[in-house]
Parts: sequence; C-alpha cells; structure tokens
Amino acid sequence: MAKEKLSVVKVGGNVIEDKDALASFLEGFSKLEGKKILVHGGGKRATHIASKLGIESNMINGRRVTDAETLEVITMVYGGLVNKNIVAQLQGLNTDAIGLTGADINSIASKKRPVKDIDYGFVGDVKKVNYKSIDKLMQADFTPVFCAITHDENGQLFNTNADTIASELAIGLSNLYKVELVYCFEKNGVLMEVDDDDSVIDFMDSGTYEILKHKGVFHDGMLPKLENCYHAISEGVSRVFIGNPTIISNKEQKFTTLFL
Ligand SMILES: Nc1ncnc2c1ncn2[C@@H]1O[C@H](COP(=O)(O)OP(=O)(O)O)[C@@H](O)[C@H]1O
Ligand SMILES: CC(=O)N[C@@H](CCC(=O)OP(=O)(O)O)C(=O)O
Repeated sequence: MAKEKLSVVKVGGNVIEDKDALASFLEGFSKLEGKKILVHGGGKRATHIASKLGIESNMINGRRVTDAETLEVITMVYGGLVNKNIVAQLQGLNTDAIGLTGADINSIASKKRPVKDIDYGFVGDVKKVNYKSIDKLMQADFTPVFCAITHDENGQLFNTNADTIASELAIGLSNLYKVELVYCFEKNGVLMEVDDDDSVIDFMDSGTYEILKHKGVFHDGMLPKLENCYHAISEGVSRVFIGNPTIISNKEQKFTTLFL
C-alpha cells in the first residue's frame, strides 16, 4: 500500500525574528493539508538574549559552541520563549499543536558531538528518532512542533542544529510515511549570489552541489543546511525543497529542489 504523505517543515531564525513574516508563515503552515510536523530554529533570538546577559556567542561552521551557560540560555529561548509562542499562535489558527524538545516522549536521542578539531561543548548529534512515539501524537491528530533541543537519555540536554533535527525527523518518519522536507528561510532559495534574490538555483543534484561548494558559493548556515538536505535524500526522504516561507502555500514561485 502506498505510504501516506507527511510534510516536515523547518522555519529559520530570521523569519522568526520578523513578526509579520512569522505570522504569515504560520497561517500557511496551519492550512497545509495532511499530516505535518514543524521544526523551528531561533538562533538569532538566542544570540540576542545571550548578549543581553553578557554571554558572547561563538558560531563555527554554522554551529553554536555551547558551554553550560549557553545551554541554559538556549533551553529557555528555544524550549520556552520561541516554542511556546509558536504553539500559541498555531492554536489561534485552529492547529492543535504540541511543543516538544527531543527529551519529550524521548523523541530524539543524541550524543555529544565528538571532539575533533573543535569542542562544541553541549552540542548533540542525533542518534535515534523515536518515530513510533511521534506518530502516536500524529495519529491522535496533534501537530508536533519541535525546537532545537535533544537529550542523551541520561538527563543531559544538548543543543542540536534545527536543520539537523528536521532532516533526522524526516529520515525517521520515512519508515512510515512518504516524507516531503521543506526548509523555509528568508531568501528565495539556494542562491548563486547570496545577495541576489533573483539568482535562485532551481534544481541542484549532489554533483553540482559538490562543484559549487568548492567554488565557495555556500557559506555559514547554508553549509549545514545543504549537508542535511543531501543526507535526508540519501536516507529515503522522498523530496527536499528550500525556499522562502510562502513555498508551503504557493508552489508557483521560485525555490530550490534538491536531488541525489
Ligand atoms: N548560496 C547561498 N544561498 C542562500 N543563502 C546563503 C548562501 N550562502 C550562504 N547563505 C546564508 O545562509 C543563511 C541561511 O542559513 P541559516 O542562517 O542557518 O538559516 P536559517 O535561518 O534557516 O537557520 C542565509 O541567511 C544566507 O545569509
Ligand atoms: C548546535 C547549533 O548550532 N544549534 C543551533 C540551534 C538553533 C538553530 O538552528 O536556529 P536557526 O535555524 O534559526 O539557525 C543554534 O544554537 O544556533
């Protein structure tokens, strides 16, 4: 029997910082037909609040070095402030959302990112997605809303890149569903020129990706995002898209489709 469709949608920190853009994205998300999961970032807000508390942020290759103090900040910001506001807005749009970290219902277990050249501190790499438990929520008609926090199943929380959470959820749930993974951020897609929103790369296979990566077309957060996209496609996720927040409601406009 053909698998049912599931949309896993990730929304990034720049959209979350723009009240109107977030409201219109959430409206589009609430209208999305079929089963769905939302994953949100919030890196920008965490950097802002950490700075107000006198804590400097250190990003390396698109990932946050997370010491014990920073872990406290991101737990409050991602698990509290951002997650609960998004859940409340979705409830206002008649979507029965439930906010989760990876510790809740043991949904996402991780282990500390191994120290090679860099010690990222309390940053976790995903080890296991408990897709059967997550599916119980969806079978009960709840819409899971995940923040960028995982745990080690032994009482320790970890900070995990939100793009990674989205791709790992998409991979895990591909056991049960035909999954479409959509990354929404403030630009129109993957761009040839990062400052030219008209330079969207419509289709990108993994060969082109490698060539453009070596040419230096991708920087910062785009690097882990694309790694996560190709990891998802190679692990059975049916389709992966990157575009601006209207991509979920308006397929007419420009966006990037990724292929193996
Ligand atoms: N070639 C590229 N096309 C589009 N964005 C790019 C590119 N290279 C680097 N970027 C940067 O990557 C950022 C997206 O990564 P990130 O900040 O992690 O996004 P998100 O808000 O989704 O988490 C964009 O804001 C952009 O500045
Ligand atoms: C380990 C790591 O880098 N975690 C990210 C999690 C949040 C995130 O990914 O937010 P955006 O999607 O808004 O960038 C961070 O703390 O910035």
